Amino acid sequence: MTDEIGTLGPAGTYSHRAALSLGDDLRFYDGVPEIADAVERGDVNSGVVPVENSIEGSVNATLDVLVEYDLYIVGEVVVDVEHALLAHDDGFNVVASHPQALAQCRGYLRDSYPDAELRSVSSTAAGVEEAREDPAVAAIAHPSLADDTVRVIDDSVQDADGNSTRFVVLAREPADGGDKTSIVVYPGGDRPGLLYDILGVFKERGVNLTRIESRPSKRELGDYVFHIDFEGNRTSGADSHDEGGTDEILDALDEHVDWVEFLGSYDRVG
Ligand SMILES: O=C(O)C(=O)C[C@]1(C(=O)O)C=C[C@@H](O)C=C1
Repeated sequence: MTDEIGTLGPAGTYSHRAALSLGDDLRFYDGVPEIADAVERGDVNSGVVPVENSIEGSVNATLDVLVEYDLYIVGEVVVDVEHALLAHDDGFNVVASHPQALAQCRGYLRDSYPDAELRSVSSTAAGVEEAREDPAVAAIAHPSLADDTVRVIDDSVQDADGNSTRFVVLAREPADGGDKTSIVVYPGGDRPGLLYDILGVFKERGVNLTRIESRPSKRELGDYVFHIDFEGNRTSGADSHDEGGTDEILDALDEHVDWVEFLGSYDRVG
């Protein structure tokens, strides 16, 4: 069985940096669905994908993969994101990067390069590859990608300090447990008090939610799934759960919604 870890390439992406906290036997892919496919097929043992950024919020491709694939979250990694503007020199008129990175630097780009064309590419490191080949292109990426061809034109170009991205580790089987649990619930329609009922399940048990995020269900406008992260785990139950742990929470939620999907209980790694 392979021990390889799939992540977003080419070398030098923030996903690469996140994956290195798990191991160095890595295989690179062009996007989040491609990584999920590789984990599902067994081409790699696990996959490291971005899920949330402190400036720009959710990585929707990952939220969708969590619903659409039969995979589990077995760990999470948080990486500091410090972007630089890299180019041959200042004679560029295009800035290429991953759309999340462009969005994290939106204010900087508008103020400093209002006329530059913003080009979305598959990753920050893919943007640097374009910049190396074409002096008309600059990239937003980690400064360590500077070399003899592209240099750092400006550093720390993200719009807020403390920029960081949370990544999750995907695998075919769930982990044994961990401090945190992720689930997805699909209410299957709208009614007064629906969200109140869902949140009440956690409040009644004194369980702390760390995140709740809605995504379109893709069935019709205004129909959503909710991604929920909370403290506690499935196997041991959390100390704060008087009523017997996560399984009991899932059962209680089931009474209010169409379906609940367990995505995994896991710890932070690295
Ligand atoms: O393009 C990269 O370097 C990535 O690893 C992707 C990604 C993302 O999708 O959020 C990861 C971290 C940063 O937030 C910017 C981009």
